[in-house]
Amino acid sequence: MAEQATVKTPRHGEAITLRALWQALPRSVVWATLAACATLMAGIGLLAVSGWFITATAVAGASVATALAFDVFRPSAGIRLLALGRTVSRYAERVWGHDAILVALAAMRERLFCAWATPRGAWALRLEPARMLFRLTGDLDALESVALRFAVPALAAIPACLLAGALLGMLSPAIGVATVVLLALGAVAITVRVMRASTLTAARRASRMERMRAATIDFVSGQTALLMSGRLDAQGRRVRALEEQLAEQDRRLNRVDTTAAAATTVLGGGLLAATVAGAAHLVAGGHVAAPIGVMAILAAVGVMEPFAALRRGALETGRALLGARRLAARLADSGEPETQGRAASGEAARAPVAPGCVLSMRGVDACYPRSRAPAVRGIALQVWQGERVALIGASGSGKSTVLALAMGELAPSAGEVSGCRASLIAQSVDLFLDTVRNNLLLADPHADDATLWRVLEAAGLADAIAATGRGLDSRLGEGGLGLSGGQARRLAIARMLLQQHPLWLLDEPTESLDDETASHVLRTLSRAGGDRGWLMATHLHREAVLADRVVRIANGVIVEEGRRGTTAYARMVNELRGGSAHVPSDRPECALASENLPWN
Ligand SMILES: Nc1ncnc2c1ncn2[C@@H]1O[C@H](COP(=O)(O)OP(=O)(O)OP(=O)(O)O)[C@@H](O)[C@H]1O
Repeated sequence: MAEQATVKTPRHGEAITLRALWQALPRSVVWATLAACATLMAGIGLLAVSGWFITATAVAGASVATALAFDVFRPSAGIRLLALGRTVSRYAERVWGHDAILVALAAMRERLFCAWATPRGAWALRLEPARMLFRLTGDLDALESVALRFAVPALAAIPACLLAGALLGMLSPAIGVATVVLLALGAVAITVRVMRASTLTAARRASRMERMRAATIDFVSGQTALLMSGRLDAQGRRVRALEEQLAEQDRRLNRVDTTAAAATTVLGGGLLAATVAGAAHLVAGGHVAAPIGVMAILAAVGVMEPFAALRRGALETGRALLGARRLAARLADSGEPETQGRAASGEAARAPVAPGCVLSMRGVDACYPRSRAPAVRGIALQVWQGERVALIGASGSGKSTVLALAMGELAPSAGEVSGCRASLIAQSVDLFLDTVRNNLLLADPHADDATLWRVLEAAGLADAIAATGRGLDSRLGEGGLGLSGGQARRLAIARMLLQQHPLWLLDEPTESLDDETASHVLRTLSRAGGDRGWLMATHLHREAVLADRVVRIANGVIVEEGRRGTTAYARMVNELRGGSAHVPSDRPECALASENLPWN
């Protein structure tokens, strides 16, 4: 069975992701939680002590004797201490909290990237890039809310409620117990309600957002085609419709938040009103002193502080749990650290090959995800050190699939692929929004500038890069914008030259290049190729004549092959575009110099 690109979300996936997040959290999360507790308790204490102090000072000021006896210093020092402590603990909570979550998310990101650096992940990304990238970034970032905006405030709210209960218990123990019970029930009810109401809406919002991104990318990148076919307005309307649906989900989330805010206000107001009434009754009856009554009232005001944070956290938790569920499939996929490292570095474990053999495929079948029919069947192919093999065949016959198998981008559904590490020049060159230097360093992070210039020189790009005036610091636009097709191809060759891999996989390396550029690219490849083995998918005569052996593939099956010097070889090469030239029987370097070739 072929690997499937869509990874099933496991049942109770949230638990898998949250466990992974918990394991990745460093110890500083405990300090962050303690600091959050200290902040809330200092806040309640500050209000309560201030209320008590102001009232007690007023009561003491009623007569000279009590005014003189009243100690103003200790309570005011306590107030300053609480105010200062609250600021310090809030700062510490932020620093420890963010440190903990950044460390944990970095570890989760590493695991996830390793899980994506597999053939299955790569195909999923290729099929639905907008959706998958959104998951990779959005879902992971949403986990921050679970830890910082939900778990930490929820844990910190417990001692804060107990403290408020204790302070209100000074009015009467029954009031203290009732406060704690009321707050606990209120907090649980509001949080559960918000989470339940927001999860579905958050899921819909995320799905609309993904669709809108994909539609916007189509709208922007396909403008010319849409304009030519008169579909530009229709696509614009589609994007607008998705935007309206997104706004509708935002409105629903706002309604959930507003309702929860109202419930929190009613809870806080009810608690305050009951405390004021209770305190007034007890003070009037002479059961408690006025300062204690005011202190309890202000403690009731302070205890509502964590509820606002908890409500916002609960609202985001709906989205975060959805993300956690979706990430679980990838986390379950990420396997052991050793395998992860190998997958990420492209070093898939492969069976050893015979000495001198750089690639071996035996009885290989391969299926693309979401496709039932195999793209190639029973492929048996060896490439030896220094041998150049051209793979020819009609469009869709399976050439790129064989290269993807050789590269390890696609896993065989039957048979065995083994061989050395390979460098690939694909049909579309992957360049990044970065400097030329960083684009090159992807291939060898330790290469110095002199080496980079040497490979640029070998690829015939050094003059063009030097002419920019910024040399290796010249910046490329997104996808290599700013370079012509030929220059981009040469930059990809320079990158390949930095890798010392013994196998080159070349997918139509000069397709869509003009003759002069193609001639230069092929010369470069030929000169730098040395004793590397080549496997080159091609439709072009100018490329195939470089090969020592030509292999023809039709409908996913190898149907013919011929070595240089045989009639089969000459016939196959001459069938190709730009063909009917004399095919020299010597090595390709000589072929390149031949006057018969079209670009000379
Ligand atoms: N991502 C994909 N998902 C499903 N099927 C695919 C995918 N890529 C290729 N195929 C199918 O696999 C078969 C072989 O395609 P492949 O790209 O290997 O052909 P090719 O010989 O390289 O074609 P070309 O010369 O046009 O590049 C085709 O039938 C194609 O439709």
